[in-house]
Amino acid sequence: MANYLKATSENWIGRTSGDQLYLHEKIELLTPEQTPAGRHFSILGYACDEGVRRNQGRVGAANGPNSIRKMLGKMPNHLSESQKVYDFGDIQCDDGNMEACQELLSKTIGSLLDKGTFPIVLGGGHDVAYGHYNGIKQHLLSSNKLPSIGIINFDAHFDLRDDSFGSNSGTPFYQIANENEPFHYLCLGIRKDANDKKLFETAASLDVTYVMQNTFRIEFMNEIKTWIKAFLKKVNHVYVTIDMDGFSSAYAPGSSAASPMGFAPDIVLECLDTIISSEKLISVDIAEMNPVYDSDHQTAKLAASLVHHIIHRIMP
Ligand SMILES: N=CN[C@@H](CCC(=O)O)C(=O)O
Ligand SMILES: [Mn+2]
Ligand SMILES: [Mn+2]
Repeated sequence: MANYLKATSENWIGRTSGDQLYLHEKIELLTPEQTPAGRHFSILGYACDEGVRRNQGRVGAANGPNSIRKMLGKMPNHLSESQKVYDFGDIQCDDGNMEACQELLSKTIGSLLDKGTFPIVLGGGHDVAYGHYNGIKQHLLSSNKLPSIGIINFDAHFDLRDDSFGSNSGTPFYQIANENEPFHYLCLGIRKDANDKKLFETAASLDVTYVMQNTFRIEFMNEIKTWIKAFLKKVNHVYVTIDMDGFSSAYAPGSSAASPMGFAPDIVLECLDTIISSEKLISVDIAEMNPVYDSDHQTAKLAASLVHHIIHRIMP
């Protein structure tokens, strides 16, 4: 069974200004039942690394959400008083039942979106994507909106592994592709040395668009923006998922799979700005944040900076 853990103020500490100069002073802790209607930011943790364990990876990402919260809270707040940010606590997997955790995530995301809020999910293994996508889909179906959802994944990996023998952190997009037609999937930062031939064949058969890591660089920004804009045109809504192992280990050592040849943060920020400008972005998550391998909180700070960037871009 998946557990729900309430948000706690222990994760939100830092300098005190008394004037909401810092995000820990801005954040309000709520349970999903208390979600107020409106375009607020909803932080929700997916404290699960069962998918990573099943995928023979390095466990530890279950503590990813709290490590990001702790760095985010110390960052400055530039939002106005009426722009709210809530922490809705964690969905936790403590008995190996990852599927129950994904199901509860879907349900919670569906209800956060029904209220009009903008979810920011902190993971957790990349199996977060299956639950997250289904929550977005549930919301769009229940509000009779056309569920044409594009997925943009910043990642070294396709995560298109066949789930015939069970699901894990490497199977979420294969599962989504099997259940959704058409399947719109754009991967940014794919590494040839981290995806086998079968994964490239699966990507080709599913008509996946991807940019390889060696070209996912700031010097090719114009071309990359063209690809992103073409992808955005095909869909009504976009779900963005950022796998911390897509970044080079030089920037993000604290992930479930080390990635020395990964991409740099500057290109990701540029892409996020292009996506946000389209006004199609519906929800975001950060996956594979693993504090066990972090150094001086670099990865948690990078993840927190991404969240900081997103919230201040959406509501400048
Ligand atoms: N979510 C991660 N999935 C990767 C893990 C790679 C690794 O463990 O090295 C994958 O299955 O390809
Ligand atoms: Mn991934
Ligand atoms: Mn990855």
